[in-house]
Amino acid sequence: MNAPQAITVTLNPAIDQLVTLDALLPGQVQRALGSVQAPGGKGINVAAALAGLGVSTAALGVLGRDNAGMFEALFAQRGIADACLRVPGQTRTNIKLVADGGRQTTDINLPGLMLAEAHLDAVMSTLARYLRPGLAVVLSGSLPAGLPADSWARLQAQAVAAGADVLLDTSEAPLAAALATAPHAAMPWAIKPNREELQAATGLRLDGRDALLAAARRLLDRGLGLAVVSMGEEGALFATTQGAVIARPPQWARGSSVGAGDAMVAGMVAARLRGLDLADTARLSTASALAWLQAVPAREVDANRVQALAASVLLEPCQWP
Ligand SMILES: O=P(O)(O)OC[C@H]1O[C@](O)(CO)[C@@H](O)[C@@H]1O
Repeated sequence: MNAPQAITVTLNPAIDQLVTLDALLPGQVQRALGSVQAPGGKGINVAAALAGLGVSTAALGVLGRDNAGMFEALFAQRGIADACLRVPGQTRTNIKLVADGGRQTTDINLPGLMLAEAHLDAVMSTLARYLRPGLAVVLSGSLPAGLPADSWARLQAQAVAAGADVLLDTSEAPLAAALATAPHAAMPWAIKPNREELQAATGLRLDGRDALLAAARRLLDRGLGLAVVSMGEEGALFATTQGAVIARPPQWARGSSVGAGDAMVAGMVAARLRGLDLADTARLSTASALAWLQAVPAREVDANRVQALAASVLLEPCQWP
């Protein structure tokens, strides 16, 4: 493969076990209607969606050697360059309980492999081989046990210093560390938290739309290029220093929602690589998430389908408070 346009980094990948139930009844013995497994973890899903959008992509991360086959099959099938390290043991299996005809998904995400700083160093060395100005670098997901909370912040600093465009999609302390400590020049290009994640990372109460816009504006003033805040069925806020819009799909698809946010991240990256403006970025990203949902359980997006859906995405302009 020639130099990829994007690289995704997944420090805590997962095999997703989707268990379908009629209804979720906590505390009761239940029989599942069915169960399927798929390779996942945030950056892995982003790589799968980017491949569908026609973006050449490498997947970097840390896989347990004992069950790496499912990931290797995905990479081979989708033409994703495999840059993942292999370590002894098994990649975690996350349980997704899909109930009520797909209207409700309960995620039980396990801690993952126990890693050490040496693993982070190895990831940084591999990333260094790919880094170049304009490369899209997606840093995505939780941190496995054993890695410090500033792991994403360190990778972000490394990639930004090389002139890459960093999209950071994480939560809690790792998000706070990457945003709070980054000087203007080391801020990521983009983030995609949900309202609660942004609230936790900034320490601000983000009850209404104005509060959300003000929080996004503060980050943009500190050097962030694009703030996307997902708001579930209300859509997503897309904000740059040029303006802000709320994007909503014309209708939602039924079925498991697992990975739809990752497909939205892939849309943000594809839009960046195509040089799209705010409105078209919001359309493409929302359409990518919707295409992923419509393709469940295939875990893919089809570029033609995304293009068709993008035209039907509803945009509502927002005024800065
Ligand atoms: O890294 P986290 O936050 O535990 O999330 C991992 C989960 O998120 C997903 O990537 C969906 O966004 C799943 O494939 C995976 O199980």
